[in-house]
Amino acid sequence: MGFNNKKRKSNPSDGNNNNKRIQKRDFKKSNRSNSWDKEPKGKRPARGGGKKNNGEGKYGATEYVRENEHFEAYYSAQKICSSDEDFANLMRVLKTDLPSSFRINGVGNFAARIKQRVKNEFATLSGAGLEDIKPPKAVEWYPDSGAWQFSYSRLQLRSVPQLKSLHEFLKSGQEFGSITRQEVVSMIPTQFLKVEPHHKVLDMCAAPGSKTFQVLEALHRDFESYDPSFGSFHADAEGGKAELSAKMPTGFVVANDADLKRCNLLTHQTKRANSPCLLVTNHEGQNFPVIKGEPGNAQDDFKFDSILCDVPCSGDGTMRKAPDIWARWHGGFGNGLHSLQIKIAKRAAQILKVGGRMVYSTCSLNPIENEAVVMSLMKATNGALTLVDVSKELPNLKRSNGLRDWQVWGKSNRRWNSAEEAHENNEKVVASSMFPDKEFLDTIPIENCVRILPHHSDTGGFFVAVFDKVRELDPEIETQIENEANGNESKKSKTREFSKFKGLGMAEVKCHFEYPSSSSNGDSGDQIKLSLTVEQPKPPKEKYSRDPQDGTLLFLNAHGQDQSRPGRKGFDGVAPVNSPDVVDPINEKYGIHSLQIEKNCVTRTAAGSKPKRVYYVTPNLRQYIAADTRESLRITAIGLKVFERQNLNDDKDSYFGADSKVLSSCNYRLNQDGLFLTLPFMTKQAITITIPELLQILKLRGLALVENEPVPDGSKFTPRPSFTDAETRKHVESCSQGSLVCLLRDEDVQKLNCSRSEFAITCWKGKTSLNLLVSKVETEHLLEKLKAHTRDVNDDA
Ligand SMILES: C[S@@+](CC[C@H](N)C(=O)[O-])C[C@H]1O[C@@H](n2cnc3c(N)ncnc32)[C@H](O)[C@@H]1O
Repeated sequence: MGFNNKKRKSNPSDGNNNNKRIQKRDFKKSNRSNSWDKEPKGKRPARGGGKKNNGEGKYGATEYVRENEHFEAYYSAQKICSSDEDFANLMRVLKTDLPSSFRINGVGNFAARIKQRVKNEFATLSGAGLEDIKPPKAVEWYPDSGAWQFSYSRLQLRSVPQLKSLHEFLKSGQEFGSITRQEVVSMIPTQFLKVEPHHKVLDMCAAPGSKTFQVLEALHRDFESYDPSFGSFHADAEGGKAELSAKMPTGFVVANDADLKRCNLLTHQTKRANSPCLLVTNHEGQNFPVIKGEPGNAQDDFKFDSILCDVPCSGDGTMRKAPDIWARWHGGFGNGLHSLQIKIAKRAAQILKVGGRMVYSTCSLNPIENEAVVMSLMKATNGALTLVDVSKELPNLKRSNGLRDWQVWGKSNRRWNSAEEAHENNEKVVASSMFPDKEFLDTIPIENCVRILPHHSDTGGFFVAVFDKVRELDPEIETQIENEANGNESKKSKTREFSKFKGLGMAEVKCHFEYPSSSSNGDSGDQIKLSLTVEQPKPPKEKYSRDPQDGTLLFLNAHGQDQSRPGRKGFDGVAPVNSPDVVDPINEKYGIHSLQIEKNCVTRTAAGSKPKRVYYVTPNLRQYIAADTRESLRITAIGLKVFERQNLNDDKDSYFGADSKVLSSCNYRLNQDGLFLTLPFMTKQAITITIPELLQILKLRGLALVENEPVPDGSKFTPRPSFTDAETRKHVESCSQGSLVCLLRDEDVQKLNCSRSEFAITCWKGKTSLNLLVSKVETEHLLEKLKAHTRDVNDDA
C-alpha cells in the first residue's frame, strides 16, 4: 500500500497546509467537471500507487485498484451501516463508477421546456447499444423533476448514436446555463437551507459555486414569471418597473471562499444566473468579517438569515468519482481538517441571526469530520443552536442517522483511546474534540444528522447537519470566537501595511512574521521571528487586466451628493470617480434616468480613470457593503454588469463603422446579461423588429443599413441584406449610433407564445450596419430557441 501523504505537515490541525493541498485537488476537479467530453474524475494514476494496469480501462482510461483493507476495517468499526449485509452492499457500490447527474436551472422561462424535453426525449431512450443501460431518471427527492441521473459513460455518450442528441443537449445546456452538472448529493444542503427571496445568505466555502447557484435560484424564484416591459415601447412602462421591484429579491448571497482562484471560478460559474444579488468575497471562513450596521441599527452586527458551511474535507465520500482516494486513504485521513471545520462552523454560528438556519455539510463519510464537529459546535455554542430533526423534510431522500459513538484512528491505522495516547505516539494532529463525549452526546439529538451512503440511491457519500439558532451566543463565547478571528486577521493587516507601496515603482519591503506554533494569534509572549525582504519594482500591471479584482470598489455618485458615504476607498485612498462623466452620458443616451445609476450601481476604478464596467447591485446588498465602513470585506465580484465602456481610442476606433465623434458623447454600451434590468427604464435606443428580421440578424450576426452595402465582417467586407420592414427602418433611423436593443413586436410575442425578454438582443448601430453584440454561444442558443418556438407555432397551426 503506498500512501501519498508524505507532504502533509506534522501539524495539519491549523488547516492551512492541508487546506491548500485539498483546495488544489478540488480546483483541478472542478475544471474538469465543466466538460461532458473529458475523462471522469480520478481516472488518473494516483501518485504512490493504486494503479491496476497501464492498459486501457473500461472507459479508455487506467483502471484503479478500488480496495483498501484499512478503509474497510475503519468503516466497519464505525458501524456506519445497519448490518453486515448492508455494509457489504455499501462496499460493493463504492467500487463502481458514479452515475452522472445534472440539474435543470430554475432561473428563466426556458426551464419548463427543458424539463419537457428531458422527459419526452431522453427518459425514453432505447435501442441497440442501450440494452443494459437504464435511461435517465428523475432524482426522486428533488422537487418538480428538476434533477436527473443517468449512468452512461462519457465514451458511450460520445459513441452510441442514440445518445448523440443527449450528448449535444448536455454540452450546450451546460455552456449556455440551462442545466448545471452537479452531483446529486451536492444538491441536498441547499434544499435543507430553505432559502426565501428575502434571505441574506452566506455561503462560507462556496467555490466552485454549484450550491451558490442553487441559492441564487431560490432567491430569484419569484422572478421567473417576470417579463420586462420597455420604457418607450410599452404602454405600461411604470407597471413594468413596479413588477421588477416587486419580483427582484430583497435578499442576497455572499459567496465566500478562501482561495482567490476558486473565487474567480465561482464568479464564472454563477455568471449564468445573471444576478444583481451576488457578492463574491475572499476570506478564510473562520475569519469572515463581522460588519457593523444591521439595517436600521448601525451599532448592531450584521447577521445572516441563512448560512451554508460546505466545508473543506477529506472527501472520501467522492471515491466513486475520484478512485485515486482508495490508494491514499488511511485511518487518519479525516483528522487533518477537523479543527478548521470546527472554527468555520463556530464563526458561522456567531454571524447567524437568531431564528436563522445554518447547514453544515461535507462529502466525507468520516465521523471525525462530521459528528465530532457537530458535537464540538453544539458544546461551544451552549444551547444557542438546536440540531434540527429534518426526517420529514425531503421525504423521498434515503438516508441514515448520525452516529452516537465512533472511534478515532491515526495514519498508522491504529485506534487511539485519547489525544494524549496519540500525541505520545507522534500523531500530534489528534485532538480531544475528536473523541465522542458520551455524557454530552446524551444531551443532544445527534441522530438528527443526515448521512447519505452511496448505496442508498446510487450516489456519492455525504453528510449534512441542520441547525436553527434559538438565542444569541453567550457573550464570552462571542468574544472567544471574535478573538480567534481577530488574531488571525491582525497577522494579515501587518503584512498589508508594508505592501502599501505596491505598484508605485518603489522597492517593496516585505515582512514575514512567524509565530510560535503553540500560539494561534501571536499573543503568547514567545518569540516572534521577523524577516524582511526587499524586492525590486516590477513593471506596473496593466490596469483592468482582470475583472473585477483590479481597482477599487466605488459607488457612482453623479452629483457629489451622498456625502455620508461618498465611496469605498481603497488602501491607497483614492477618491470616488468623477462620475457625472459616466452617469450623465448614459442617462442621455438611453433615456434611463429613472434607473438611478448613481444610486444603484457600483464600479471599480483606479483614481483618475473612467470605470470600465458598471454593475447594478440590489439595494440591500448595496446597504451591506456600504455598512462595511472599515472596508474589511475583500470583494472579488459584485452585482450584474449593465454597462460596459466601448474604448473608442484603440484599434476599434471605427467600431463597426461607427462615427467616433458621435459616439464619444457616450461610450458605454448596454450589456446583454443586464437587459432584463435596464429595459424597463429605457426610453431611448430600443426598436422592434419582425421575426424574419430577428432570424436574419441571428444567422448573419447583423444586417446592413442600406441594401447590400458591404459591411465589415471581421477583417473582410461582405455584402449583407438590409431590413425589409418599413416600420423597422424608421425605428432604426430614429436611434443614434452605438448600442441599442432589438425586440419582437407585441403581436409576434403573442404569436410565438414567448416572453418579450426571451428574444431581446443588444446590437450595435454603426454607419453602415447593425451588428449583434451577443456571444456566439448565446446566439446559437437563441437561434435554436427561436426555431423551436416557430416550429411549435407551425405544428399548432
Ligand atoms: C467542498 S468545497 C466547496 C464546494 C462548494 N460549496 C460547491 O458546492 O460548489 C470546499 C471549499 O472550501 C474552500 N476553503 C478551504 N479552506 C477554507 C476556509 N478556511 N475558509 C473558507 N473556504 C475554505 C476551498 O477553497 C473549497 O473551495
